[in-house]
Amino acid sequence: MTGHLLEFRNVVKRFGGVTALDDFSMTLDQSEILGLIGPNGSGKTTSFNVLTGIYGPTEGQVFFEGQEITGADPRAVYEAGIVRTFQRSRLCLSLSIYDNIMIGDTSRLVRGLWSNLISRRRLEEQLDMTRRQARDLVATFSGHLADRMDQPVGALPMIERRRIEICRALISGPRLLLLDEPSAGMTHDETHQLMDDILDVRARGEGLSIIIVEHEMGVIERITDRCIVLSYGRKIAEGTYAEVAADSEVQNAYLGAD
Ligand SMILES: Nc1ncnc2c1ncn2[C@@H]1O[C@H](COP(=O)(O)OP(=O)(O)OP(=O)(O)O)[C@@H](O)[C@H]1O
Repeated sequence: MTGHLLEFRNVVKRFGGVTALDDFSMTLDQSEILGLIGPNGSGKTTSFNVLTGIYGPTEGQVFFEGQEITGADPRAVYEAGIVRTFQRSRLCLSLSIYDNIMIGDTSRLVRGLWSNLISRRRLEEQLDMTRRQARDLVATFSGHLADRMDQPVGALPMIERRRIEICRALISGPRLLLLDEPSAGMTHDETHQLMDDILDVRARGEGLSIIIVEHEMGVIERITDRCIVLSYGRKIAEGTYAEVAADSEVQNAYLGAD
């Protein structure tokens, strides 16, 4: 048993001869924003992939809300309340804002063909409700976007696309949001707006916890409560951003290299 929202216990992940995560242990509590930082190839994305069931760990255990989820498949992890965004945008550019967000809420909508045919009215009611929820969610980020729910996302600037990706992750009402390099490809001003958005998401999220992987240290410094630094799959430091930034091993492995 674990009293934390999330716990990695001695997790190892090997890909052939490469040890991407090396005896990695960490915890996360409700409402925390945790920064996961480290050089390229240090295991940050692998930790997300192990957590979300893309890969089973080679050794070790993962617990979420006191239940062991080691090796659970991605759908079970999503249904447990863990959602993510990706380093590269996974939006369908030709689809509308609304359709892209709906893809994030399949748990309520995907039922059997027969069930949908027989209770068509119920399906339509669910679609209406989800449409309202999607619009309300988008409106909390941008009223202007909420008025364009039927427009394709391909024409939107990067900051708006990132907002839609975050809305797609949030539409299912998760407990834990994993953000993988959300500032990638954005301008300085857009990055600042995004940080405000993420802090707003936590403020509104009724206990929502966030883990953010990010190379932009201004983002990490501003929005995280705590940071973990990885190097070659090993945790080399943990603490507030100020604490880890002052750590000589972190400076040698990562920050000093910039
Ligand atoms: N599917 C895979 N097959 C083989 N090796 C992999 C696989 N996924 C990750 N790795 C290796 O595991 C190590 C950790 O990679 P990972 O992507 O987790 O690092 P990262 O810290 O997220 O890097 P970046 O900051 O560049 O995104 C790297 O050496 C990488 O090449």
